[in-house]
Amino acid sequence: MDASERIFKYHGLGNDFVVLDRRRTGVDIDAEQSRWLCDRRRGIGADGVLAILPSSRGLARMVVHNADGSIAEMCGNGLRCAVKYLVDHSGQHPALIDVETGAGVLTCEPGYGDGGVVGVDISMGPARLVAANLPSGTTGQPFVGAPVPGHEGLLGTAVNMGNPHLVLLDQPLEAAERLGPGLERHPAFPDRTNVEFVRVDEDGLTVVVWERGCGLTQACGTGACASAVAAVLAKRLPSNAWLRVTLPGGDLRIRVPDDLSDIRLRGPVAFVFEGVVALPRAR
Ligand SMILES: N[C@@H](CCC[C@H](N)C(=O)O)C(=O)O
Repeated sequence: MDASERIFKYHGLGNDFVVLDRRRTGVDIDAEQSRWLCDRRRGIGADGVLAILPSSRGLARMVVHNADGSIAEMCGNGLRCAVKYLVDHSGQHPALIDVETGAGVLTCEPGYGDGGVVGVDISMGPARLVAANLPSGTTGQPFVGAPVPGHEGLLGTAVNMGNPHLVLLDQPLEAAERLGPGLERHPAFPDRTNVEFVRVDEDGLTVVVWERGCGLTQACGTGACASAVAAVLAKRLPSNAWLRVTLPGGDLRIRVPDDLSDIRLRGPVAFVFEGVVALPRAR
């Protein structure tokens, strides 16, 4: 028999998530439950599920489940949604809160308005150019502005924001749907990858993201950070400045320090609804 469970739906610029608060039991969901919750016809519908679990290192631990049932190390828009959930259900208005993620404990600064938390500014931690989930995991060399094997004329930059990204500067944004699925599974990325198609504008970036485990999304926080890092490394945009990154769902602001030690992400967040669902039992 299915078990009833309270769920909360949030989005950050149209990148939408089901939030499940599992702090009492500490039990995460499985891949089948994640696929069902994200299914837009047979379930609730979302790009991902955020399981909120107990943590000894922060207010909570966030586990990100993609729509295909895989688990992601980190999610920038998801973390803003998790922070709004945590703050709006705490009865307090903290200036800062720490959340444990697969990319470490990240400090988040909620911005308050009439609807409780309306935006969140996150210290995303370092952008890494050498990491096990990037091509550099085997070569030891950063993959920056490098030819993408098997794709003639395509240059990419691989960035780890906890999760893996392949950033393609100066690519037609319409190419995302055609090239995204193949590049997501490029053999140089051992755990698959998110893929960013980026137009560099005079005052910022316009980006479409093919996300690992869910396809085209309205916005991707880690993808916006990785794109800004690639543009700064290519000296196309300045470091240490708040950069505009426009995604199909709206604008994020990203700040990249020279040493890539702590990328900052700022953006809005919204509550959609809450309800009770008959969640299929874990297998
Ligand atoms: N939309 C997210 C990223 C979610 C995880 C991603 N699909 C992955 O598998 O790495 C964001 O806002 O960062």
